[in-house]
Amino acid sequence: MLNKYARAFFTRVLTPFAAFLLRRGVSPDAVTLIGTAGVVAGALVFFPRGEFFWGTIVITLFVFSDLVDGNMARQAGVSSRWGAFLDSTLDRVADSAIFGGFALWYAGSGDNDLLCAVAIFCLASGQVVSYTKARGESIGLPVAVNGLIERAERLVISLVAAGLAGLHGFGVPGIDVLLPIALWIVAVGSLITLAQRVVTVRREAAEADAASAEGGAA
Ligand SMILES: CCCCCCCC/C=C\CCCCCCCC(=O)OC[C@H](COP(=O)(O)O[C@@H]1[C@H](O)[C@H](OP(=O)(O)O)[C@@H](O)[C@H](O)[C@H]1O)OC(=O)CCCCCCC/C=C\CCCCCCCC
Ligand SMILES: Nc1ccn([C@@H]2O[C@H](COP(=O)(O)O)[C@@H](O)[C@H]2O)c(=O)n1
Ligand SMILES: [Mg+2]
Ligand SMILES: [Mg+2]
Repeated sequence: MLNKYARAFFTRVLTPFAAFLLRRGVSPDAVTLIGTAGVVAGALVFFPRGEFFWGTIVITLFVFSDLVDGNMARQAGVSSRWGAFLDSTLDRVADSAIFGGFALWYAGSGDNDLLCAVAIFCLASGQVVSYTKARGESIGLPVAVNGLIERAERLVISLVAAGLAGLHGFGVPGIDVLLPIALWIVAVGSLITLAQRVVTVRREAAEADAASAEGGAA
């Protein structure tokens, strides 16, 4: 949903910044790499210590690089298969660090085995959701479904909740409950999304195989 409705808005807002970086000689690949490094550092330095406010601030500063890199590549006319591969691969790295950071907190000082397991489930299910699309497309299927929650939703739900939960450390009472709620929402939403994508790939694969069989028989 965000990918459909919010992307156009952010493209308009970020285009001048992307143009500025291009004029300064920065490449899209550099933005992809630095953005991922910033997200990973923000997640793994702050989240395992329960510093959710500052972790979210750092991650938010870098996560929008994922919208800037493609914007730069398109403006410069240098969109490439390598760039697409790098972008998607490093998205998986960034997501692992974010949900891994939550899991490390709950495994350590956060001391909650169930929420640690939920965070690990969010990490794994998000990766599998992305894989279904990548694998389906690699075997020639359209995979014409995005599903209930895509990556942008997974990130917005968990980061907004983490940022607000971090205000607990500044004395706002009760607000830390938002992070567990968000993790449960992302976990259940990812499971539903996974089911939607698997069902679609199964249908598309059956249709494609039937069409090939018909073509072979003729
Ligand atoms: C006092 C309060 C303190 C609280 C501080 C909170 C600060 C703000 C908190 C959070 C902001 C989070 C912003 C997160 C933005 C994420 C943007 C992003 O990375 O989008 C990624 C995506 C890029 O597309 P790609 O083509 O590169 O990605 C592909 C896709 O993801 C596929 O995914 P999947 O298959 O897994 O579903 C992959 O398969 C594929 O490989 C991959 O390449 O961009 C978009 O999707 C475009 C939409 C972006 C929408 C951004 C919306 C941001 C909205 C609000 C942010 C501000 C909220 C502030 C709230 C403050 C609350 C107090
Ligand atoms: N280093 C990069 C990053 C991205 N691309 C191209 O942009 C597409 C992704 O666009 P986003 O708006 O989602 O970032 C990607 O598929 C590539 O075509 C690139 O070339 N180099
Ligand atoms: Mg990108
Ligand atoms: Mg990306």
